[in-house]
Amino acid sequence: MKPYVILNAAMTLDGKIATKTGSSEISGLEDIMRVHKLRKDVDGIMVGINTVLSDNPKLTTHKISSNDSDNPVRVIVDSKARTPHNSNVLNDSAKTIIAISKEAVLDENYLDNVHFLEKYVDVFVSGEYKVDLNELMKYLFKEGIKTLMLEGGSTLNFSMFKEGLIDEINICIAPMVVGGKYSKTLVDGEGFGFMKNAIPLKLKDILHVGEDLVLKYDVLNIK
Ligand SMILES: NC(=O)c1ccc[n+]([C@@H]2O[C@H](COP(=O)([O-])OP(=O)(O)OC[C@H]3O[C@@H](n4cnc5c(N)ncnc54)[C@H](O)[C@@H]3O)[C@@H](O)[C@H]2O)c1
Ligand SMILES: Nc1nc(=O)c(N)c(NC[C@H](O)[C@H](O)[C@H](O)COP(=O)(O)O)[nH]1
Repeated sequence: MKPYVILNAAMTLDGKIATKTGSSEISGLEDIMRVHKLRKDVDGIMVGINTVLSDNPKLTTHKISSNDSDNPVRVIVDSKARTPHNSNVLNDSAKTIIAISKEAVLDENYLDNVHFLEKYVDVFVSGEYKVDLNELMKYLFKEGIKTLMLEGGSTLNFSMFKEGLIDEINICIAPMVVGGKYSKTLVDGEGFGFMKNAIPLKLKDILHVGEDLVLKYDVLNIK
């Protein structure tokens, strides 16, 4: 059993979720409010370590009127236990789970930080060098996370699609074009070689949210 996973992201019309410098203010105010309401509705919220390093997000419902009990459990996919000591995701506004790989506990270069993180958060170990996302989903479900919002970034999004773990997509398209072959897109990673392997989707809703457009899709290849 696994959580129902909703990938939520904001992209420019040309499909970028950040520039090559890591700048990523894309959603309009109304979309940000929608995202924080969604954070309140789900049991968990998950990001990859590069998103933590680049944005230092709080991953709470702080943009809407709410209290700490409304915050979802934060989940960080961080194979080498690189979450910095001063990260906002380590504050006490919500529970945090950091998923690391076996390499992080076997290699003394990473072990100090594992011991540090264990003082503040739950650490879940799986996979040899990379977090095993299937194992992680089973663990999160057992921990009571029945609905999980995936908030990027591009690399984690691809792995989650590849494993067939995403059920639904909510994508905000902002009326802007940024370009750049080194700008992150909604889904990067290795990618598939052939269109016949593309992830099949079904459009289920189109919303005007302020100046942005929000498209909602069901993913048709889930496990
Ligand atoms: N616009 C948006 O909606 C939005 C949302 C989130 C992030 N972003 C942007 O995305 C960028 C970060 O994206 P990214 O692609 O560099 O990194 P990411 O956040 O997807 O993190 C990827 C990292 O997670 C770790 N990882 C561990 N196990 C993994 C596994 N099984 N599969 C995949 N990754 C695994 C690896 O270290 C990997 O490099 C930032 O610039 C951020 O601002 C934008
Ligand atoms: N929906 C959305 N629109 C954006 O324009 C944008 N840049 C993100 N990016 C998601 C990423 O996870 C960010 O790091 C958090 O949105 C920061 O979130 P906080 O408010 O600090 O919790 N998400």
